[in-house]
Amino acid sequence: MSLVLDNVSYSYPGSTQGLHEVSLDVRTGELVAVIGPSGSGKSTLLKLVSGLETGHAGRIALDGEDLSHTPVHRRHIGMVFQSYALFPHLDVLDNVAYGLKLRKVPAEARRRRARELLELVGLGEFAARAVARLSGGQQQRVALARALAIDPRALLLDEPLSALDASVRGHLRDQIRAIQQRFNATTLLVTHDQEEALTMADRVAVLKDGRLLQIAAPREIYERPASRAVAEFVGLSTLLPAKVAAPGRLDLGFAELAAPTGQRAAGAAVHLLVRPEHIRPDPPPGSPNRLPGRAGAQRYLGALTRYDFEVAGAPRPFLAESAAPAAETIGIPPEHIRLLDD
Ligand SMILES: Nc1ncnc2c1ncn2[C@@H]1O[C@H](COP(=O)(O)OP(=O)(O)OP(=O)(O)O)[C@@H](O)[C@H]1O
Repeated sequence: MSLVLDNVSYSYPGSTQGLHEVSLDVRTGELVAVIGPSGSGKSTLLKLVSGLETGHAGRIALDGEDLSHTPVHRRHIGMVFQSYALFPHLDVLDNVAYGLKLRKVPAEARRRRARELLELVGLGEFAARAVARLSGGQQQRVALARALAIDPRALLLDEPLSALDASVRGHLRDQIRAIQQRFNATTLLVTHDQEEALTMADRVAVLKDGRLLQIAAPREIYERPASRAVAEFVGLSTLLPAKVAAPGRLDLGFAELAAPTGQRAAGAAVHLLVRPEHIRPDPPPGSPNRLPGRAGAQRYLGALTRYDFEVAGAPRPFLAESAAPAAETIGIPPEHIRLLDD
């Protein structure tokens, strides 16, 4: 089942906020994570696909079928929300079987199916338990089992892990991904957690102000962001304004660096992007792009120390990460410099 959004726009009544001309596709069995700042339109996107919000322009289609006039319950889409939204008066098994009951599946068949799914999410022995007596992580696994029980045409996950402790989150992230792949479920995941998006998704879609800025594989988004907005939103970096001085040379005002300038003409205005893990502390003499300065604020992270490295004249410090902070110089390998056109 593929999910296609073609030029989808939506404004909330009496407002200009919403979504603007968003086109994206989720291929069969693919997990696309949707990230973006608060208010960028992530939830709006899911609400339109689920049918909880209606009246969009453009086309939303599941396997070629336009969903515009299909009510929520006929879309046959599985949903998992941040708040578990389980039925407190039903036990675990009946929660999972709920959607099947609505679809008039006979009692024995729906219990069998619900048991199968509970086994799959590792909660087989909890079938008769009241949902209130489960942990947050267990409740979220029940919610996932319930969403999958109906054999959904697509799966929508709205911040499914954000109410959970960090210790549970990492494990459940792997579990949800494994189950999603096993079901070959076509999935949209909304999250504000970049790490969750980068680790779980086949592709990541970045939204801002209701517009889609980029959709690409996690590595592509991180290593080759299409714009400054994407670079600023995904991962940590140093971004500095610069001008192309000559082919292969970049003028930062306070220093000149060797950089892959490509076809850009001398004088072209760009931003330099470098990720903290690529900055070398105290590189050997003769290595390219050495900058003298001093380490400022430091944050000890266990295996690494993240620190600001201050270079005279630079509008802001370089953010670097290494086993120990640089004492006197940093090196910026030209192959790790990315240029973003202004
Ligand atoms: N019911 C509503 N009526 C009017 N405007 C709304 C409504 N719901 C959301 N908006 C506006 O639409 C825009 C997109 O909101 P949306 O909830 O989709 O953002 P989001 O990316 O999910 O944000 P968050 O990460 O904070 O949940 C925001 O500017 C928001 O203020």
